[in-house]
Amino acid sequence: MRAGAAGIRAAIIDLDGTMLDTVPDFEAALNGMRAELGLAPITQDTIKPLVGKGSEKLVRDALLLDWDAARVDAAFEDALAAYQRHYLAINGQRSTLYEGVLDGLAAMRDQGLRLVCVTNKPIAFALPLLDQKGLTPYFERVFGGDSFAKKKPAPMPMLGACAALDLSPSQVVVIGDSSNDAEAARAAGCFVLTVPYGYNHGRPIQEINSDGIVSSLLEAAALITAHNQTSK
Ligand SMILES: O=C(O)COP(=O)(O)O
Ligand SMILES: [Mg+2]
Repeated sequence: MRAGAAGIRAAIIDLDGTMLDTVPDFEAALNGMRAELGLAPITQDTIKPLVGKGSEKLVRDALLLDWDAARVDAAFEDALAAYQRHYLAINGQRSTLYEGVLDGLAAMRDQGLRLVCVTNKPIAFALPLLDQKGLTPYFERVFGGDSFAKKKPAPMPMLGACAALDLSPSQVVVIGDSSNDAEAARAAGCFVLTVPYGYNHGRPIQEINSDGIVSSLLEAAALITAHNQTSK
């Protein structure tokens, strides 16, 4: 990261694929929905590259595997409602924290960074999930995919989070697993770090334009400390 005079004061952290491996929850909810529609189950390998652009797109893509667009459109409202019902029933039960998440969040907090979670997950799914995994106390604010008029990769959620913090985007680093996070961060003027273990629509993380790839949130915390020391 280039040294900037102001230093980094806050981190905006993504949820799915960055803090939690939620694909097993998506599998249960999507297959619950598909069973109601008479469709066969799909695997985690099929689901993984579909995650990242919010519930509506995920449900649509999970139906387009079998049906044409007109049939998906006709069934969409009921399918989305079924998916939401299944997801809320199992939310978090099969999801696991990635290594270094709790230590990384603690290290960021201990160096005085303010933390915000910005996810494309609906806020009604994100809040109980963060709670269940012990993550809520780290975050000053949480914004979901339905908290703003546009989702990532639009810059709006990042700009909204920076405004809520009363910080300039140049004082904020976004940490995420996908092009959605990186494009939103770049367009907003934030720094961006990526983790290589998430989903990124099945594409290599190296394809993303970022300020660095970190193996864990703990490594991200160390990099931010180093950045802020050189910008003093
Ligand atoms: O639910 C999604 O589509 C992805 O959510 P994320 O923004 O936390 O990766
Ligand atoms: Mg993600």
